[in-house]
Amino acid sequence: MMGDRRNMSLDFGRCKYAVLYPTDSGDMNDPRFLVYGVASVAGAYVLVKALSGPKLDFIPALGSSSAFLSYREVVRYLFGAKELIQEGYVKYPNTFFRVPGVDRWNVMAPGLALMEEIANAPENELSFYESINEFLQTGYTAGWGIEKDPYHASVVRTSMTRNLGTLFPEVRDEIVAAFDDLLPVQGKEWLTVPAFDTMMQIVCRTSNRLFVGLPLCREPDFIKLNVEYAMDVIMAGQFINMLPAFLRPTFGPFLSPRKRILRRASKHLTPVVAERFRKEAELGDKYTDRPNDLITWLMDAAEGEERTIPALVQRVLFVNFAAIRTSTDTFTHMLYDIAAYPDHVEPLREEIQSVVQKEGWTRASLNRMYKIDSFLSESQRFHGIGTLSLGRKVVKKGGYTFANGVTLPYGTYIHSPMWSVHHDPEIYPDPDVFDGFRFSKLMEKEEVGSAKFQTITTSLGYLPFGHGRHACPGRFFAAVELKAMFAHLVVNYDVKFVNNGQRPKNMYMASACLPDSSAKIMIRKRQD
Ligand code: HEM
Repeated sequence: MMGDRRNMSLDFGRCKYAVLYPTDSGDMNDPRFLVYGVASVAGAYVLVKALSGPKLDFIPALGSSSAFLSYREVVRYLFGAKELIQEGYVKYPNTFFRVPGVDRWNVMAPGLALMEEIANAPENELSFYESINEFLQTGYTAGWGIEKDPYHASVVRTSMTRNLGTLFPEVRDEIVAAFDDLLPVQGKEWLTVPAFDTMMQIVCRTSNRLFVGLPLCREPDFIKLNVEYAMDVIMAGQFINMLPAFLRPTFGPFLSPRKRILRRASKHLTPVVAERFRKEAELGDKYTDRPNDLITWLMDAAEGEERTIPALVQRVLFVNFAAIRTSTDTFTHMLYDIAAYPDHVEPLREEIQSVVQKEGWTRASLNRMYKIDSFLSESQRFHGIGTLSLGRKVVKKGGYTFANGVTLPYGTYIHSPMWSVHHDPEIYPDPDVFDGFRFSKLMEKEEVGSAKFQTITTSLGYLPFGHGRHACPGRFFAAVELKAMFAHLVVNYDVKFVNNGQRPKNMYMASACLPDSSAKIMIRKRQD
């Protein structure tokens, strides 16, 4: 459990990204020492890295353009990226600007034209993989095989998405069972539970029903290790990134949770994968009752060294990582939003009940719950799981020249200011008002159920899943899972904040927007 935020615990073991709140004490435990320490290290880093990084003096900088003097903006970026980037978005609506991260300049590309170019640029010119692999230090945190051959992305895009209709009854079954197990509400009693941790368990179980099936998806240690891995990879990546490149091969493996988690995961997964290889060898084409799950889809697509037991175990872990944290953050935001905006509950219940009465719980019926879809889209628009999207690194030798004539040098990191786009009044009227039915109203205007306004449809104005070449391939599954969970929650439970309080504040940490992971929520069986 994450401690009180005022106690300054960074809780790195569980990587909960606690925020720094100075207290009034004057001793060495005073958190201000840590804040100043972080600021000094950050400043030194910017100085060293910016001097050795690509020359970007021609791009306007927020704050000082001097690497050293920009440390104030580094701290602002670390703890208030949203406001900092919004400043740039207003000042430079259609041209590049840069903000200092801890160890590099990040170039922001606002405006539809620039974002469109980024979303569609070839991988060998503006690289998604180089950007994400450096951020996560994938080689150390998930293995070099994943970095070299990210074939799981096409497995998720194709086999997983194709099977969502067939496997929906299983997903739904797991949702019902997980809610029953983790939220043992009785009669009229309110139950108080830690919101984030509980939702993470439910997401992890539901996702793994599709990934590895029963009984493993309910095995407590398997759930626990996947949750831990999902939390630890990003933090380990950040620590490894702080090391100079020459120290990474020595210290990277120690800082990474990979081997420890892989050992634990192997205990559960190795016998399962080994049995499938055995049957495949024994029965060949007659092995027709292969389980329809992620393990099988990966086995079908993997080649060479990737088609071995340890590599497949690692791959299942990595897909879990990609799925769990993103979906849990999103679902926790939705949970807080429904408690914060209870006027949405009745219209949502009416929609769910009318669809389910006619068609039951199927993927097709879920597709007709437009208000549920809209609520998910609005929650992602309003909060999102980050302030930035479309992260890319310029990998074209000689730099990448945009249609506006600006050439960004090799090695430049680019992003689009997602939060600012999602709160731009030119794109979304009254952007600071949460309207869970914003998107379903647009659908009604155009054509009921219009795909244009559904959560799985990415666009330059709607970026939670990215856009273009690398748009999240897991979004079709994520949307099914999150909508099915949310519909189940709304139709069966009442929720409210403890002491009828306010929505817990989001935590902005560098480019991440995290729902408060320490807050509790009260829940009871729906009372009519
Ligand atoms: C609400 C939940 C999710 C969110 C918000 C999300 C968001 C994203 C984003 C922003 C990207 C990068 C897109 C870009 O830069 O253009 C991405 C990529 C990716 N996501 Fe998701 N994701 C979610 C759920 C999932 C799930 C459930 C899976 C797997 C089952 C998944 C698998 C992936 C993979 C494999 C990539 C890399 C794509 C590639 O290699 O081209 N994601 N996701």
